[in-house]
Amino acid sequence: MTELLKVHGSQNAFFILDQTTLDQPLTDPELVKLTQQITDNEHGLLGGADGVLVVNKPVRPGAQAQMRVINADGSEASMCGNGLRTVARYVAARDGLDSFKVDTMNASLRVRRQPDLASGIPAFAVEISPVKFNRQALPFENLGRERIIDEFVPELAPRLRVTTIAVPNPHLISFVNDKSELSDEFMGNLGKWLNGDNPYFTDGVNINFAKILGRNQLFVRTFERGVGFTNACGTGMSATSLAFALTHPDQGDFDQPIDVFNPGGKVRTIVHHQDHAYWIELIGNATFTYQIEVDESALHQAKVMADNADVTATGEQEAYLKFVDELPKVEL
Ligand SMILES: N[C@@H](CCC[C@H](N)C(=O)O)C(=O)O
Repeated sequence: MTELLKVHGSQNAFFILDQTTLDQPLTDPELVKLTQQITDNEHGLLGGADGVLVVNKPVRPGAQAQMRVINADGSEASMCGNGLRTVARYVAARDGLDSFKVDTMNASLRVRRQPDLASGIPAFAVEISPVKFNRQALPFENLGRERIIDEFVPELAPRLRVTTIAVPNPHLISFVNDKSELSDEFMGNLGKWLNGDNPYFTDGVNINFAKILGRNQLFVRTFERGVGFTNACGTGMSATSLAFALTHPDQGDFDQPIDVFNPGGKVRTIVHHQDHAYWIELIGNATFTYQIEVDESALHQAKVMADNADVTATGEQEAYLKFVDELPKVEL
């Protein structure tokens, strides 16, 4: 038998699969099939998820583990901020460490344990980097620009000022005032178009719309590439915090905590500019909701279901929901 975990950061839910515990690691096509099977919201395991976080042996000197991020549709993302917090907690417990580095697609990133957010809510801080603004890093094309910082881009949408940042997964950010711009219809139409056949973001892009709530306070909603609407996107909230500090210096500070509310709860970000480079610290919950025992062959066959898995609830979700319930109510 082998173990999967169902986890979340701000209710952005994933399954963690530690390939180092398997007799035979899954091949990439097997990982894609397993992810599509277990994350499906209707027919998947435990209500599905936004992706699978694959833990492997480290690939760079000085790192403790590698994290790969497979989106629900089977595409691979270069980073996942909410997911990295949960992988950090998993590796911290597995290896008895509080502070270490995790390899991601483009960089080894620092992670460290934080004081619990509240009773029963473990928390981790993770580094979000490298940060790039250039067209090739996103990538985008056919927009006649090399970077987009707080600009009207009529090809994408009327009336919206947008910023694009790769952290290193690609994010499009807009600060909106009107509630209708945060709606399923408005954001969903843009998100589906820019993540389908379109002439601008040919690899897709994560769409983050934010409302400024006050000094160092944001609400962020995200339509994710490879997923759709999500309760929260860690890299999205981090990129949005950087865009906030860059484009609204009267309200968003560097080197100060920014509270970022999201449909799944709240995180804290700190935006840094050091040695001519930007990086963001993302701090929030790392919650384990279920332990799932399953035969390794079911993973290889992409057939992990309630009737062939032994599922145990951890009880942590109750503490998390209480924390959310006690958060200040956000007026949109
Ligand atoms: N939700 C994640 C980001 C996941 C990756 C995204 N879907 C992509 O393809 O870039 C996060 O918490 O950062």
